[in-house]
Amino acid sequence: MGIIDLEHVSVDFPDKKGKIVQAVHDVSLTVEKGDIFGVVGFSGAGKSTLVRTVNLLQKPTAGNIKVNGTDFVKDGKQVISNKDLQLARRKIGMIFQNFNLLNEISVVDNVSFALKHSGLKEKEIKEKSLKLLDLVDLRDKANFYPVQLSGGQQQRVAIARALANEPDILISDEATSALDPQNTLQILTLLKKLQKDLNLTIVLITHEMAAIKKVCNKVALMQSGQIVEKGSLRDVVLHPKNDLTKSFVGGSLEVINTLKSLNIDKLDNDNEAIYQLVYSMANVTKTIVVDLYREVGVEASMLYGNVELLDDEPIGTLLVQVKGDKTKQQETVAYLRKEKVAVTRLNEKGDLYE
Ligand SMILES: Nc1ncnc2c1ncn2[C@@H]1O[C@H](COP(=O)(O)OP(=O)(O)OP(=O)(O)O)[C@@H](O)[C@H]1O
Repeated sequence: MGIIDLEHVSVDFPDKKGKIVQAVHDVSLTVEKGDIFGVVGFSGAGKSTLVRTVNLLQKPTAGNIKVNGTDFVKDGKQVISNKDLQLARRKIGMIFQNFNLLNEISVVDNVSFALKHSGLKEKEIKEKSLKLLDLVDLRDKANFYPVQLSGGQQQRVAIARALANEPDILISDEATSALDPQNTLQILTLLKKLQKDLNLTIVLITHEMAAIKKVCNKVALMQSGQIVEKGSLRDVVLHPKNDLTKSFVGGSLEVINTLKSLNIDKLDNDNEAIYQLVYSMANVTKTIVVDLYREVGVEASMLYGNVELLDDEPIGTLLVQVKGDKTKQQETVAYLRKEKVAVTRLNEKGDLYE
């Protein structure tokens, strides 16, 4: 049993013409205590709708929802009382893309706001709020107003507020999408640290695989209301099964951008091919290009290379252009797969080769 168990959850919305939109369709998902669980997918995939069912901000049409051992929904019906739900929700913090801070009150008062119903005295609330600001390294900005802070700092205030009631679960809905790369990295690093220090479970929704790779240990990929692939980050990156996942992993965006900027002429597909290779540095020899020449007899030119840490494991991504006829291409792919390299053939624009 996980800290969050979703079984066969669906959410239907009527559209303007009275037709049904299946925003979430038959999703089953278990999040274990201590996970930083990433939910990734393009806009409209159903990520927000799915995650909002965890605290019943969104009521499901069907399925079972259990959080922290308490049944919230069974067979599509709410089975927790509204009063108990209100208490349970305090143990599920949320942060959003647009921070949702109150601009007319100070930073510390924004945090205190979340403690209104905590039963603490005013002085205790103030003390606790300042401690929470310490946690996100913003105590010196306690008396500032939100507009006086950068986007990253405002998100840190929102995190302090989300943690005020000592939640077990923190849901982050595109919390870094409005931030620049430096602030994004700072927020992701902070989330990872808070997970460890406070033994939190985090569910992180994003359309950016790069964010997932930075902090998550597990990931689910959503498309059209369904989960098309899920597993440990390592497995999903090194052994992607679904076509959409294949294009999401690896250096993905950087790989595609590299190919676009190289402006490669249309490939002669019978005699050359481009491959994205993703592999664990621990398992794979660092001389792949030389090995391909020696073992398969093909020339591979390197178009892009990168190494990144996934859950503390170094993972390499290479983009190579290989010359050789159909048979040689098959031998190339077979050789690389034997060597535990995840191979994805791309076209000259960086899309999956059909
Ligand atoms: N309240 C609603 N009423 C009708 N349709 C909705 C409602 N909320 C969401 N939808 C539809 O459900 C689908 C999934 O939306 P959702 O916001 O969950 O996707 P998402 O993956 O989170 O995308 P984004 O990152 O753009 O928010 C979309 O087609 C959306 O238009």
